[in-house]
Amino acid sequence: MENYVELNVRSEIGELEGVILHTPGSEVENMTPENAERALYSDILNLAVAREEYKQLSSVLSTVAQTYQVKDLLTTVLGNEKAKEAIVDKVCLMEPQVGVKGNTYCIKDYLLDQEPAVLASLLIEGVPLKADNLTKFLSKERYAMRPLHNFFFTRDASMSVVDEVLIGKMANSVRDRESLIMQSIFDYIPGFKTKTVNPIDNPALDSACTIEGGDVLIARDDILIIGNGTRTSTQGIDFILAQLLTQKEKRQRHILVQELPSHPESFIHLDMVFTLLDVDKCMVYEPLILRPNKYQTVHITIENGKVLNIVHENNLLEALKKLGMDLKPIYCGGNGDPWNQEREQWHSGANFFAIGPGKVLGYGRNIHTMEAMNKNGFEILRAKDIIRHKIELSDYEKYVITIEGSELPRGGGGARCMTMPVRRKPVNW
Ligand SMILES: NC(=[NH2+])NCCC[C@H](N)C(=O)O
Repeated sequence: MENYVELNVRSEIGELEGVILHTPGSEVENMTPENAERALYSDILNLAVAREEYKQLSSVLSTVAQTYQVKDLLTTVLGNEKAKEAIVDKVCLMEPQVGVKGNTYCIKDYLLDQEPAVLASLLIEGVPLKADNLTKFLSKERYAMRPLHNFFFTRDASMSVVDEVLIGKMANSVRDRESLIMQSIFDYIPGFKTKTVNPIDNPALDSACTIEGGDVLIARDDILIIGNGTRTSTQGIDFILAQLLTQKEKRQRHILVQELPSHPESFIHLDMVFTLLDVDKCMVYEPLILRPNKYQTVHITIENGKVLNIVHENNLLEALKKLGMDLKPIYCGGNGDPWNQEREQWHSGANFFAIGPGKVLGYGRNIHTMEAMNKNGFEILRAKDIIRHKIELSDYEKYVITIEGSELPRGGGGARCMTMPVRRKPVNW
């Protein structure tokens, strides 16, 4: 990494300066329909197509900001012998089979023997099982150390909150190694000027504490909006609350909590039903965010290191308005047919990633959502046309850059899920 990057993310929409990505590799294909669910996918993926689609996202992002690839960063980290040993030791603690001395070989020794770049790939793509005893020979498992199928969703295992990085406490152990890798990147690469906060370092941690980045939105530097559902527990949100309290800031700060349904799996994170698009606009899955329903919205106010009060709110938009953020909602799937809303929410239609105020990326396949965006003043621009220089972004003020997504959404997420911003410019509110 040539330059220093001082971590700074104080909004969802400030002009993007730096973002961490992971281009999907063999890990997204190495599963069967039978174990796709365990891998947290809704279907199996075709890697070649997924990579083409992904390239649209990464190419556009690299024209507007500095992009970093997890594998490159991890390779740099592993070049440090101490870091390499510490990481492999931690993997053994998390996944004990890695440290077991088998009859012919031990994965840990094998890992430690590898060059940094090879080891980085193995840590992401997994280590195949070698049948050196009867149990392994008869086992249906193909991997001794499983691939990280979900790592291209770099949003979830770590999150930039102002100038610190909160490490995800994943709800499913299949994603734990992602958190370990992300923490090592921020801890060992001196170019990243930041501090990591990992819930597991707290000895008194409630075992029910889980936090994933898809649930944590920074509306303004004094307002966090956090989803509470299958991935982020109330205990996880209380951990974030406790962190904010220790900062003892004099000004008021707010956490708005939105409860989420547990089914279907497209509701896993808040960013699948609510994302910020501009200083005055947001994307909503209207049935959950605006219509009266049993999913609660709670507002926690903090001041001077204390919880001032905790109250129910009617919905997120009303709560934000009281805090001076008056956002016009644009509906995922459009304003008409609930089936269109459900279909497009399922394919990550609400999951937008902002590269600046009023400048966002999303899947072009969600045509009713795109129509709604267009009616609200967003020009619809195809990523392909930008990459081929058929159009210039600087000619437009408000836009959605559409990426093709037939394979990527089967992994269960969209543009916001696939991006982990590390630096954004301040917003002119
Ligand atoms: N920020 C997001 N919505 N991420 C989506 C992650 C999807 C991934 N298959 C999982 O279940 O973990």
